[in-house]
Amino acid sequence: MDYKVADLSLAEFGRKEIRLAEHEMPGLMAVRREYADAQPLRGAKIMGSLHMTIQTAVLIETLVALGADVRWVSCNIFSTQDHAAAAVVVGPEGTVEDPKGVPVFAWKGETLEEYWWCTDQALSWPDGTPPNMILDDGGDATLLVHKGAEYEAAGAVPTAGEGDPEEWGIILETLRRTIAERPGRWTETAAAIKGVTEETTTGVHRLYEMAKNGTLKFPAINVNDSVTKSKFDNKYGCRHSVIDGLNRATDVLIGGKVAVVCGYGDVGKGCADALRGQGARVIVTEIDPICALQAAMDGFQVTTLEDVVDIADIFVTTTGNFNIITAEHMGRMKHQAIVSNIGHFDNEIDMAGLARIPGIEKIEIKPQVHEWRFPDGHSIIVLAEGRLMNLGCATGHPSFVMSNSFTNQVIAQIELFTKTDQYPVGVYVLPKHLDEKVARLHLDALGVKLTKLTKEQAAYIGVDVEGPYKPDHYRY
Ligand SMILES: O=C(Nc1ccc2nc(N3CCOCC3)sc2c1)c1ccc(CN2C(=O)C=NC2=O)cc1
Repeated sequence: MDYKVADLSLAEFGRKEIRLAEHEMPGLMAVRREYADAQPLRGAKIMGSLHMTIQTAVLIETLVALGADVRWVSCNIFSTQDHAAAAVVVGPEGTVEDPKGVPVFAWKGETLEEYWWCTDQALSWPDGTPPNMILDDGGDATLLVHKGAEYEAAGAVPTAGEGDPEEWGIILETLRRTIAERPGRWTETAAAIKGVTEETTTGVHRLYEMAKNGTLKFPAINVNDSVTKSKFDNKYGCRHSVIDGLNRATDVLIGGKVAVVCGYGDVGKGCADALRGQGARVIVTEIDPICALQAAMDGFQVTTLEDVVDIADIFVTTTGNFNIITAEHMGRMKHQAIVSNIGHFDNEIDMAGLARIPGIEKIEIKPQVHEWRFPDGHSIIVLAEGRLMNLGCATGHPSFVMSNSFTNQVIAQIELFTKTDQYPVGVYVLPKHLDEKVARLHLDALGVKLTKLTKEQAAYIGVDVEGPYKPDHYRY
């Protein structure tokens, strides 16, 4: 079995954490039981490109339990948990000396060249055959296949890319090398793939763009927009992990402090709820009158950042936009105010503007926690250098949240692999009854007892007794 991970000896530690995570991922464990006999993924050759974490290990081993043959990479050069990667390679039945798990090509701190080498490795089986399914997060695996097939059809790989020059230079070099090694390989791969299931907004956006410009070569299920994925990630995941990140980074007492949450979408709602739960006085900023009204109805003061920047102790940006907290804002903050972002990637806080302030001093307290001292002597504490603080200062979302996301992924893989003829090339969301199924699979673990509709009540609201219970446009 081919693989490349940081250190196989970490497998025992990884296996212990996988065992604990399984208990907190009831949806995945339920689908293993439900489909154990049917083996719906027998014959599926799934290439996965998704953060190689302990929770993803449970996803991978669920796909295997349903009959799939799997190869895996991480979709971020920093996000691999090396003990998770090691445990997946060794597998539940294997040993470090005789691994019997799944080929993984991932380690924390990959270079970009290594990242794209890993993606290429996982997109080809040892016998040279391609995958017939992709499970993607961010769209890099889907991109490599599409661009490879495009350049083979054009008979040439262009010299210039379509995005960041450094990364595109590496992608183009990867394609030049692989096309030279095996001409026609990417055309064959694109033709072999029945479909892709996509985890996140970024990847989904790329898919809709390809569908719109007619370049999409196989059907895709947009997992991101399942209610039981995005609502969980955004509201319940951040409600948990914003506190996790703040506590691991600063140990600040949140109770009694003034916390500003910029944005009151699902992420902001989760963060405001969590911070209020810790006893903070939470102030919300918003641009959208509906979200602002919701915040006010939920009992939060809603005002502008400028009005409160000099009285708040904790700042959390959740907007998905950029330059929300500027260098000027930070210059006006209280001594040792804590500044963090849990919304967009890394530009909600103007870190470049902060670094340009004459006489500013950056002091590392510990990894991902920096004190920035202004010339007048006062300081602020910035978490994760303005990047997502729940990932930089904690471990992202907890297992139960990921169980919802990943159960959607497994069900979407089964849908596309077993009902391919029902999915002509295009981008789909899971039908609502399957979104509801994901929720159902998590209820027992929380001791939930559902009320059943009578036939008359179902008829009264025009639904089936077994659902789906809401129209597609319903906003939960
Ligand atoms: O992105 C993730 N993780 C991550 C971890 C560290 C890290 N360090 C970085 N740098 C930047 C440059 O300077 C050095 C440090 S970027 C970075 C990213 C990530 C996302 C979703 C899930 C999904 N997930 C699970 O699988 C389990 N819980 C989750 O939330 C995982 C990781």
